[in-house]
Amino acid sequence: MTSDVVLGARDVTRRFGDFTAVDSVSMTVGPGEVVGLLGANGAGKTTLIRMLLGLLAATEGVVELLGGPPDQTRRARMGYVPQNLGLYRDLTVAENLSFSAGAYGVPVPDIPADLHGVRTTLVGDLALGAQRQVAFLVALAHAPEVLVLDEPTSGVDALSRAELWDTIRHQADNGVGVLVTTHYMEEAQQCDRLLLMASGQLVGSGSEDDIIGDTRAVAVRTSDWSQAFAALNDAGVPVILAGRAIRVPDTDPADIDAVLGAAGITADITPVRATIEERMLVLAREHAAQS
Ligand SMILES: Nc1ncnc2c1ncn2[C@@H]1O[C@H](COP(=O)(O)OP(=O)(O)OP(=O)(O)O)[C@@H](O)[C@H]1O
Repeated sequence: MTSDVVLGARDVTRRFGDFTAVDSVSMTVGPGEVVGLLGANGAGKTTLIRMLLGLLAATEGVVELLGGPPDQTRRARMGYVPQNLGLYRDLTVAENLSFSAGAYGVPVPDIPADLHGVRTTLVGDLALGAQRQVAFLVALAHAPEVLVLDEPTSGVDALSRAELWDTIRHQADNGVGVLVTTHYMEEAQQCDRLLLMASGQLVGSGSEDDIIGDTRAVAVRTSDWSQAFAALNDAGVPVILAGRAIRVPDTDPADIDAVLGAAGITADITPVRATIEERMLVLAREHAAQS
């Protein structure tokens, strides 16, 4: 891997017994780049991240952090916000910050104005959004060159999410390479590049358009939306209800027309481009059919 890579995997596999959680994945993150790692629950994202950070050994393949194996010295140059945040819940906000700064031998970061009021509150007593803010402060205190964020905004309100994304973008603008997993598709759109995992494999990469490829969906518009949903569901069609909008990924519009016609439902049936979520559903379905 070249010096343009701050984080990378080459043909990396991880097995747990007979189960392959990550299957021959190759990927890179460059300096100043925000790479989004997407995939359904259990796709292998966290397992890949743990190998990239040297927290879990790869069964096969090579991982590289900042130009070499992810040893302790290199790990000290990166920031990591794990899914469970990795904070000491029985220490206060101020204690968490000074403990972590002490461990890295850097000055304790300033507490932002909106956290001042809780600086002596135990982290375990904070709202999740504030806990995530503290986890970001801890991860950034030693000016890391690589930032790895595992669902950093999960359970956080829209405003706090936007603020955390401001922080991510600011870091990337300063040359930090960022790998971020997310379940929010509007966040995926803020990444410079996306990687899509399904069943341990890397099944797509590039822009949102590259990921979706030529996957299509059918949009169904009808005033009888609840009956239409029930009829399609009863017919075993993998239908999605988003608000009152009905969509069916990767299907033949004629089949939908036939099901709704037989149920006596009048509907406007339009072929449309699939979304990333729909592409992920299609992949999950294909995998379930294979196994
Ligand atoms: N230590 C382990 N022992 C056995 N199986 C494991 C272990 N860690 C992970 N797995 C399995 O590997 C698969 C991938 O898990 P992983 O946590 O990497 O997925 P993920 O994409 O991060 O999912 P999520 O979005 O839910 O966090 C899952 O089926 C999980 O049960």
